[in-house]
Amino acid sequence: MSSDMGKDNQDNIIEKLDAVVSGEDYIKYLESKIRLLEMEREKLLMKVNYYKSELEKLISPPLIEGVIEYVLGDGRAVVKSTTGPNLVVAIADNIDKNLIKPGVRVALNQRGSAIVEVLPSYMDTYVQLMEVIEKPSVKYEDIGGLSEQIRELREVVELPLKNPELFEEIGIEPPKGVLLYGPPGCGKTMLAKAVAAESNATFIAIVGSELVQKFIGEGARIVRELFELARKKAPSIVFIDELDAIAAKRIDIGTSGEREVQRTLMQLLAEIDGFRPLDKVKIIAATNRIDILDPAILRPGRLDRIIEVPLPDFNGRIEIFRIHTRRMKLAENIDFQELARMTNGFTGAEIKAVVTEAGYNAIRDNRRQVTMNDFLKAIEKVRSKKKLRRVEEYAENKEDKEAPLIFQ
Ligand SMILES: Nc1ncnc2c1ncn2[C@@H]1O[C@H](COP(=O)(O)OP(=O)(O)OP(=O)(O)O)[C@@H](O)[C@H]1O
Repeated sequence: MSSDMGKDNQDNIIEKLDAVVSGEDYIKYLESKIRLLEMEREKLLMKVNYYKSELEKLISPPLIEGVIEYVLGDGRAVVKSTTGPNLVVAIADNIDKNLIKPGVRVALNQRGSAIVEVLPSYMDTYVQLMEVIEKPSVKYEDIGGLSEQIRELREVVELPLKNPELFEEIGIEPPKGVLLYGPPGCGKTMLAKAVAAESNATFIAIVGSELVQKFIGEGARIVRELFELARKKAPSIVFIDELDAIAAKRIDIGTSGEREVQRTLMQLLAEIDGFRPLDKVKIIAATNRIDILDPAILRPGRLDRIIEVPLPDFNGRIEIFRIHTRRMKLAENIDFQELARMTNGFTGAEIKAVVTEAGYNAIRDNRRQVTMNDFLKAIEKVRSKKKLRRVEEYAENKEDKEAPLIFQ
């Protein structure tokens, strides 16, 4: 109602203006008015087209998804449709023929007689789920207190990736995969990244819990795509964090969610079984819960090398303090042994948090050097924040015999 009144007013003003202006000015004025109206018309036409296409989308029946098996020479292709049979189909004119290749995902019209759209590959859809690093920047010397674990990983992952001929000559098969286990924040991911970096391998990571929670019903397919990507990017290391989310033993597989997780695990086992020990793809899996893993995943020929990544011991904590303070301006009175004694039961991630917090303490006091007192305050703060019950339970079982427990 009010907008109509506004329009009436506008028309009145225009009429009055029409009466006032005359001659050449009047012609110019009319021309600009025509241009304005033409622009308005264009806008309305665009709106009509938009609503038409939206309407078409709403009333058109769904398309059929398929994957091109092979391309025929006569402008047609054989497509495996998701509804069942292989179909010989035409390719619509508006499709870029360069995109039509075996393995490409396409949409067929409702009759299943022609390719009408090229769809993005699953890889594109799943990229958000995978972390792919061509060359990770972590080095072995960035990892504190895990020299034995590094030695073992170099032997079973790095060496076969770099010198497979050595293994062929001697006639032994390296493991296809390794399982790292231990409490969170103690360097499992760092180890996997460092091995990838030092082996010149692509690092491809996926988190088990995300795999089953974010892409319900697609787990098995993603696992297949993951290994396809790993083969394409070889040499590569597939890192599966929180393996227990997909590979926990199940007493009964009642619900559909559990069946789905089971299917994902089956696919993972099939992928591991599918490549050879000297193929340039290695798996490193990590878990905090080795106790609940399905033994099937640990069978010979699968993840049969098991490496513990425990809480850092006294010397390990000293090393981790030294690594994370490498680029820090420290006061002379810093006693690393004392810091290590005071952080019994801390994870590597918590020691890193202590170092960062100590740095903040110096900044807050407007100092350029970090003092022992900054570290002591930081230890207290991080200790009071220790919320991870899992870690504390683990620490109780793994008593550190080298250093006295000061804070209990
Ligand atoms: N041994 C270590 N040496 C140096 N830094 C460490 C060490 N362990 C942990 N850190 C620090 O803690 C961070 C987290 O460690 P990381 O992600 O490797 O732990 P994780 O064992 O994989 O944990 P999660 O099980 O939670 O994935 C690292 O980025 C690093 O800064």
